[in-house]
Amino acid sequence: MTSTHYDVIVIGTSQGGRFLPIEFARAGRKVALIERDHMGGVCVNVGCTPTKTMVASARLAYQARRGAEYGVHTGPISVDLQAVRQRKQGMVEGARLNYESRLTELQGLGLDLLLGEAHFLAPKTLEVSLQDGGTREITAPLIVIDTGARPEPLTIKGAERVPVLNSTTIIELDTLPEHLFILGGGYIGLEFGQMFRRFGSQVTIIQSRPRLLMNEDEDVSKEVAKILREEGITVLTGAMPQQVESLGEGRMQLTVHTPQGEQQLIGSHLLAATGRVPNTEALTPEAAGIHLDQAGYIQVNERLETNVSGIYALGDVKGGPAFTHVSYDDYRILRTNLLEHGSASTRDRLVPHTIFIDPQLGRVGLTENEARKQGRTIRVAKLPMNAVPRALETGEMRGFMKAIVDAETQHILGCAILGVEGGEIMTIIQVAMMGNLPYTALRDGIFTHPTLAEGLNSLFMTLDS
Ligand SMILES: Cc1cc2nc3c(=O)[nH]c(=O)nc-3n(C[C@H](O)[C@H](O)[C@H](O)COP(=O)(O)OP(=O)(O)OC[C@H]3O[C@@H](n4cnc5c(N)ncnc54)[C@H](O)[C@@H]3O)c2cc1C
Ligand SMILES: NC(=O)c1ccc[n+]([C@@H]2O[C@H](COP(=O)([O-])OP(=O)(O)OC[C@H]3O[C@@H](n4cnc5c(N)ncnc54)[C@H](O)[C@@H]3O)[C@@H](O)[C@H]2O)c1
Repeated sequence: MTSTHYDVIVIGTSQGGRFLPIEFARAGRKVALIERDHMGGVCVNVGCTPTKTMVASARLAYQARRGAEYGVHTGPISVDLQAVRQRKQGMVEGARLNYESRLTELQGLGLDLLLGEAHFLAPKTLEVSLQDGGTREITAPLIVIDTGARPEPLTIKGAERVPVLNSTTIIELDTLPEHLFILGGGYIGLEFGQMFRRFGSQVTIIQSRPRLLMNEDEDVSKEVAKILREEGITVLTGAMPQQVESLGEGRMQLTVHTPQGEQQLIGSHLLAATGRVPNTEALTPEAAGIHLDQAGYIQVNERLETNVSGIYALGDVKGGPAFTHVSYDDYRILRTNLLEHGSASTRDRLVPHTIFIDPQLGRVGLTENEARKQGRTIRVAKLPMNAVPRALETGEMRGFMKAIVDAETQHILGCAILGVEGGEIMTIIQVAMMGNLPYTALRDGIFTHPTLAEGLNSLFMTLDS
């Protein structure tokens, strides 16, 4: 087979795959971009965009049910899941089309879009199995891998004999589950758990580890569990699902080992939310001699270089924190180094995250546990949200703000904001951390009354006593 030669090949059309090819093409390079599924990758099609759109519907259902608390009376609240799904689909298609039209403009200007699956044949050679049949062989001295990850398949006994949902398929449901089992108490389990509870399902979250969100501090996990339980979700922790069995007529029985003994639960739907696995099997990186870790993630250094010269990886496929903003920052690093002759790296970057439960959990920097493990001398500021006037006035008092401060330098080391708009408040603290401000700058800053930000005065004033 004859090969077509390019200057650059990018595999996957997510954050890196979305912007890098465009910039290379604009810089006059001949670029091939390969995608085997929907344009835009996970975030736009089956991740952030659809889930946050659906979380908004769920929040509205929750708020509507609380109307009487505010003196506003509505009729009975019901959720039309088909309409929720249509709204979600509109959002996804809008985002996807926007990107596709930008790419179309560049085709013919040095960018070839190949719809199909890429497999390495040799270090600088790929074969693409095209969606409309046939294969193409292509080569380039520079190859960027942005192939992401996918839901980890469920392996418990009986899983192959019942319908198992994952984060991609659950967003296509047209009818509401009567009783949804969720295996996994991480990001996906919690966001979907609260969402479906608010839509009207009975929900049971089964988390194998001793608490939800194991990477967060104990007080944060505990408060999150309390909030979910208040909404009527059953949260089982330290609970290992053993086997699932169909009972017919859309019902299934799940056997779970819990600290209190074995439990048999009856439900209608099962969502596996136990983590994700990298998309490296079909890619056959071993044919290029690219090193993977034991879990199959591509190993890179802080400049996102693999062990094979000229081959880079970014986003989820390289392991580490799996967020869109990380993938986007990876793209910035590659753009700087490959197009602007800079020397950007992942070293010391501050990576925040927000879990879009309600109230949100916004987190950045060190947790209290991490700071203590590092042997730092710290002070911990903590304030319940019901001490923030804005939260009281809007009737959204659940959760707390917590910040970890270096006792010697007064610099903020990290924070967890579990409260209304927790992601936005966390970002204010993140900016203070980026500017190396001491905590006193937020304690004494003039913030508009009554905003949530004003709560930061009170949060850091707790360190005065
Ligand atoms: C339900 C859900 C909700 C999420 N919510 C958030 C959120 O709120 N905030 C946040 O920051 N992150 C969120 N994430 C995580 C975020 O979506 C990912 O971190 C992000 O999409 C990773 O981007 P990426 O660059 O690794 O590539 P991906 O988005 O994973 O895209 C990889 C692309 O490569 C293609 N591909 C794979 N293999 C091949 C091959 N061999 N040949 C050709 N093409 C290939 C795939 O089809 C895919 O389009 C969420 C994820 C999920 C699942
Ligand atoms: N808001 C966001 O930024 C957001 C939202 C959704 C997903 N994501 C990304 O997607 C990734 C994957 O999310 P996830 O929730 O699938 O993974 P996760 O790693 O966050 O959580 C998985 C959970 O499942 C538990 N678990 C593992 N095996 C189990 C089993 N057999 N039974 C019961 N529990 C089990 C683990 O202890 C863990 O708590 C996240 O790490 C995150 O990076 C981000």
